[in-house]
Amino acid sequence: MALGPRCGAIRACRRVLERAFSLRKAHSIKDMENTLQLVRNIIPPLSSTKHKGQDGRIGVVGGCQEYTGAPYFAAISALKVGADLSHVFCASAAAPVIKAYSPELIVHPVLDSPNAVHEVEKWLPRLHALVVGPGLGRDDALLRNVQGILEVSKARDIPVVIDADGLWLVAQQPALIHGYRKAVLTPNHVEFSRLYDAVLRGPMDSDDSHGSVLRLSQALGNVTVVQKGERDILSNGQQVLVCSQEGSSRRCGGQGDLLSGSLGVLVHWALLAGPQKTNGSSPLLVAAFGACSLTRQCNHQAFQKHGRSTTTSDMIAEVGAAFSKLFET
Ligand SMILES: NC(=O)C1=CN([C@@H]2O[C@H](COP(=O)(O)OP(=O)(O)OC[C@H]3O[C@@H](n4cnc5c(N)ncnc54)[C@H](O)[C@@H]3O)[C@@H](O)[C@H]2O)[C@@H](O)CC1
Ligand SMILES: Nc1ncnc2c1ncn2[C@@H]1O[C@H](COP(=O)(O)OP(=O)(O)OP(=O)(O)O)[C@@H](O)[C@H]1O
Ligand SMILES: [Mg+2]
Repeated sequence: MALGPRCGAIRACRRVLERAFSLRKAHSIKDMENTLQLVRNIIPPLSSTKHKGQDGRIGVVGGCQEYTGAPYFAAISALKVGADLSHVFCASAAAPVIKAYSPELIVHPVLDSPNAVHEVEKWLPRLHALVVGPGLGRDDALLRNVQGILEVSKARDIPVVIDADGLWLVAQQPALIHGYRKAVLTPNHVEFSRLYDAVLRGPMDSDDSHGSVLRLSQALGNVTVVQKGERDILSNGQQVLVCSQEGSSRRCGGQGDLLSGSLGVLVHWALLAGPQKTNGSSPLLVAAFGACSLTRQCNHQAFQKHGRSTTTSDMIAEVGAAFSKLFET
């Protein structure tokens, strides 16, 4: 008898919570849809009057003896998203392997040469964006060259996406990208903690991921940070966006490389389009949201076909269809 009113109160309480939850979910779906619309605004139209190269010439800096898959995934993803030309600047041992994966990529075996910085710099006037880090490894000599490449890229105002071992370098030397407004960092969970520790000199608050991403971006002088995970959290130190596009539970290696390669192209498109097309939002944040949504949608589609055997190559095969579904509706 005594349980009756209490059960009623519990049920009422549950209804309030469920309503609050579904309102929050509806709100976040609406936010996601609004941001996807901004991504659609930055995509350049296909046109018969354009020449080769106009829709993007992207460079990937990475690839060493151990890792050849990561730079390949990043560079081929840039092409599949819509760049016209995709270059890889890698260590000499990685070059024949990457060339053999794909005739579409232009591969420069220069990263371990004594003139590496100059060899890359001479291509910079012809590139719209660099993706630095996939499969780079942590060899000191290579990292010193990449430091030089970042410095000359900044001097030329080239947008840079920094991922994987490029983030290792930034954690050692945050000053390298501090305050560079054309940089986007794409750390996974472990890379984010490492960067946070190095820059804010203390562990992050794992109960406040929004605050942690916002603080890291601010501490790095408002560079854009994309924390990848179950939900991707993006910030430029002023705004925080969340991407929870449905993916799958399959976590094969290489998905982050697809993201950073796609982002290289989208960053170029977003900066070309400018803030009027992004409704005042930061073009880099909009580009990052686009790359996160696309990667997760590729994962979702590939998983529906291949289930547990899904690999990053299966996801790359979905880029065209995923792009159309999200951005060409
Ligand atoms: N096929 C390839 O050539 C690939 C090469 N890769 C390269 O491998 C190098 C090292 O990259 P890693 O990502 O392994 O970086 P780290 O060497 O910093 O290792 C991170 C470790 O943390 C673990 N981890 C990842 N997410 C986690 C989470 N949410 N919670 C707890 N642990 C987590 C991973 O299993 C990994 O062992 C980079 O150069 C990267 O580009 C990767 O991109 C994967 C594919
Ligand atoms: N738990 C998760 N649920 C759904 N999607 C996830 C989850 N974790 C990561 N992702 C998505 O997978 C993609 C790659 O993120 P991940 O954390 O695997 O990067 P990474 O470790 O750098 O990958 P890589 O193996 O290429 O180095 C991102 O688009 C991210 O949104
Ligand atoms: Mg990675």
